[in-house]
Amino acid sequence: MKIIRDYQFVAKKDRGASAAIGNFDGVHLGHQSVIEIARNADTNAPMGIVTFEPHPREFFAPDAPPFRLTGADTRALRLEKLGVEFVYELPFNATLSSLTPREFARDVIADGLGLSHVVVGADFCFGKSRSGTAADLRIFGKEFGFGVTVAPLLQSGENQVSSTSIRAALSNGNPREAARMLGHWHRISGPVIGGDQRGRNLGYPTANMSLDGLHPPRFGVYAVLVDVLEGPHSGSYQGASSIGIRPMFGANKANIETYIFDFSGDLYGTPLSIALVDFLRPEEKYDSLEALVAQIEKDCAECRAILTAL
Ligand SMILES: Cc1cc2nc3c(=O)[nH]c(=O)nc-3n(C[C@H](O)[C@H](O)[C@H](O)COP(=O)(O)O)c2cc1C
Ligand SMILES: Nc1ncnc2c1ncn2[C@@H]1O[C@H](COP(=O)(O)OP(=O)(O)O)[C@@H](O)[C@H]1O
Repeated sequence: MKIIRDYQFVAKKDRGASAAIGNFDGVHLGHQSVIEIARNADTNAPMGIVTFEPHPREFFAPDAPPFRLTGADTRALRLEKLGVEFVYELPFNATLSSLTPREFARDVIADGLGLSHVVVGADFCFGKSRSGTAADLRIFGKEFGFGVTVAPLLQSGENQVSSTSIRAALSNGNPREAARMLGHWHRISGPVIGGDQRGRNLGYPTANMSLDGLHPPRFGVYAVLVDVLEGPHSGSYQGASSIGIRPMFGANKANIETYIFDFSGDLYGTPLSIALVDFLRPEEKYDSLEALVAQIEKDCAECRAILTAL
């Protein structure tokens, strides 16, 4: 898979894809169906996606609370697994955001990327002030010579599959419901960072990771699957994660801390991917460290039972 971060001066061999356009936050089942349609729309063309970085909402409201399900790297990994050949990750900036819908169709889709076909969801809006609709895109496709498919929005039971409903499921401590809409476990990925070096003394060393820029799931303890993505300990493990501010130890910046079962070794700086499977309980402030450790022991037994039953 090739990631291309501009729409100007794109090499001929990297043009001409059949591509789905969108933010693809989470790469959920709706996104996957749109990508599948792009794959089948022009089988002579390589398959691609057009997306934006930062997310347009991050560009317009940089100080709003973080909401993303996936950062750009995790999104790219997911897209690669789906067999996407070209990711056009366009910088979302003042220039791109001020293109009119017609300019976007002409300068980005047709002249810039030379796309043979584009696929968008029925609620797609594009161009300055989100003034272009999927129907407009069809008209521009005829004018500038690219095919357009408008894909219906995928339902999950009563609800439409959307990044918003997945965020709500995670805020409610319901990672299984999120996973049903995602088509995969919700994962938090990133390098292991240093903490207060307290975990090892409690008998439960934890690999700590930042939640910066990401939608925070409900704070509390989760049964998790752990992938160590690089280095001598690469592989898949099970564990228990605590997400939140650690009220036992004062007011801290929220993060995710994971005790990995049947593991010992140095993970500092190593990229991990943590899949949230089940929410066990909220974070608590216990009367003593002994009480916290006793609870962590119970949590781990519960997590092992849940994960063994998967
Ligand atoms: C399974 C599990 C449950 C935890 N539950 C709580 C909790 O209820 N309250 C809390 O303040 N911290 C909780 N923690 C977080 C510990 O406080 C944290 O791992 C410890 O402070 C070590 O921090 P360090 O990695 O910065 O050294 C939990 C950790 C684990 C692994
Ligand atoms: N079973 C384990 N689960 C998680 N981390 C482990 C484990 N065994 C060893 N480690 C290592 O120990 C570190 C965590 O120890 P800890 O005392 O909690 O320090 P910190 O406060 O820096 O997180 C991890 O970052 C990792 O390198």
